[in-house]
Amino acid sequence: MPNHDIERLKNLLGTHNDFPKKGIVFKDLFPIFQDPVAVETLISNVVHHINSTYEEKIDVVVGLDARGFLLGPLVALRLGAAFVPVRKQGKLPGECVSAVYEKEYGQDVFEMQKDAVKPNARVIIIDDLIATGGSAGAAGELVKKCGATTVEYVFVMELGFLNGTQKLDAPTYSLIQL
Ligand SMILES: O=P(O)(O)OC[C@H]1O[C@H](OP(=O)(O)OP(=O)(O)O)[C@H](O)[C@@H]1O
Ligand SMILES: Nc1ncnc2[nH]cnc12
Repeated sequence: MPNHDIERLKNLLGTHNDFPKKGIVFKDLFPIFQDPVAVETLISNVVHHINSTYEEKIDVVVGLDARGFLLGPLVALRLGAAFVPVRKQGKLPGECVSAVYEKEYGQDVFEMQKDAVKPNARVIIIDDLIATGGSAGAAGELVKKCGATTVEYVFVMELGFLNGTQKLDAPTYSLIQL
């Protein structure tokens, strides 16, 4: 992604100290969505990265609750892929696979509808940010439980000092290093 695009997106991010808990420096993606040109820059860079890295078709884009839902459908539409949500426990109807995980500020449970991702599907997992890697790692487990393959984990922001990508079992791509 060109440096001037990275800088423009970086400048739009919000920073909030001690949210949602004391000691956490919270990075807010939402201001980017107030600027349609910035959204276009963000999504087209992600799609260009995926199309220029992987020759074989991506079948499914999995987006993580909640901010992965802003990114996943836009990317999936442009790739001609399905979009499938991973949600916090108790929100999805029907038979689900589930995984417990630890994240930067607590423990949670993720679920995904079992039939939504078919065995052998090629999957991209997308989220706004990777911190400890707990959330993305749990999503990867859910994809595996469906018999599918995570081709890559994609993030807008990476908190590199937490080494979250080391927890993941596939390549990762982050637009902005923080
Ligand atoms: O790498 P990790 O340490 O797992 O942290 C990253 C996750 O934390 C945030 O979501 P959060 O759990 O706050 O949920 P929300 O989007 O519903 O607010 C963020 O959007 C990622 O999903
Ligand atoms: N520092 C942070 N900012 C935004 N989302 C997060 N999720 C986990 N850590 C976060």
